[in-house]
Amino acid sequence: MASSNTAIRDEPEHIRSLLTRLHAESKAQEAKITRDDYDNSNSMHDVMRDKFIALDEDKAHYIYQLLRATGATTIVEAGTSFGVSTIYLALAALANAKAAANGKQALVVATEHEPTKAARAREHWKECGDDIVQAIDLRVGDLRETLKTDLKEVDFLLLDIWTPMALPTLKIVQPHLRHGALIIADNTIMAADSYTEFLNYVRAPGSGFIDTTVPFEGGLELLVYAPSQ
Ligand SMILES: C[S@@+](CC[C@H](N)C(=O)[O-])C[C@H]1O[C@@H](n2cnc3c(N)ncnc32)[C@H](O)[C@@H]1O
Repeated sequence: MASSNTAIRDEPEHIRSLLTRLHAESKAQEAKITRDDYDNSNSMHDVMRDKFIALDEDKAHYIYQLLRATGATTIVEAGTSFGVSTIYLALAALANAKAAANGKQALVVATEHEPTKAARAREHWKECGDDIVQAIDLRVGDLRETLKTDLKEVDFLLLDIWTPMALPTLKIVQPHLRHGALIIADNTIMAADSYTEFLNYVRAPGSGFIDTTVPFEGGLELLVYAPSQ
């Protein structure tokens, strides 16, 4: 699906330029990854430590729109890497908080396992400016630990993480999801095999999740959490 590149047109020019540059760097890196990078001696963390693997630009724009449509201000991001998708989440949360003018603050709880990646993310956010920096609570370490505490009611969860981690993350955040919260999981068509458990869980009768696969490249799962009261 081609990006229309219009969703964030009202956001500051320096941030849009930064995002364009970071998406291009991410794509260039991804094009160079080969099967040899995944030989037995390399863990996924080893291979990906210096890689963006940023969410595709068109998906990021779509998520920005969903966030603006739903007025989400409290967001959790599973898998932050160099912080590209986090910028979209923070932009939308800030715009929503400003529009609501009800005293609710924008908050993006970002999570990254690798300290060096977290440091790069912080550099990118600094380039965006203080509002973005202040809207993000970056938790460094394994999110199965870092998300255990200090979570408010969550409006939106982005699962852009190694696929085996998607279901454990959802289960940690689920008790904090507000009724009607949205959840996005990336690459559910491309990585369908490793998403089997996750998809069985959310599609089970009575799960409380309403599920659609949006046909972006690789697939993008859109879930609404609406358990019966
Ligand atoms: C696909 S990348 C995220 C890309 C990012 N959302 C973006 O658009 O720029 C997934 C990230 O999840 C991180 N990750 C993997 N397992 C993790 C875990 N257990 N806890 C926290 N982060 C983890 C990886 O280090 C990697 O940087």
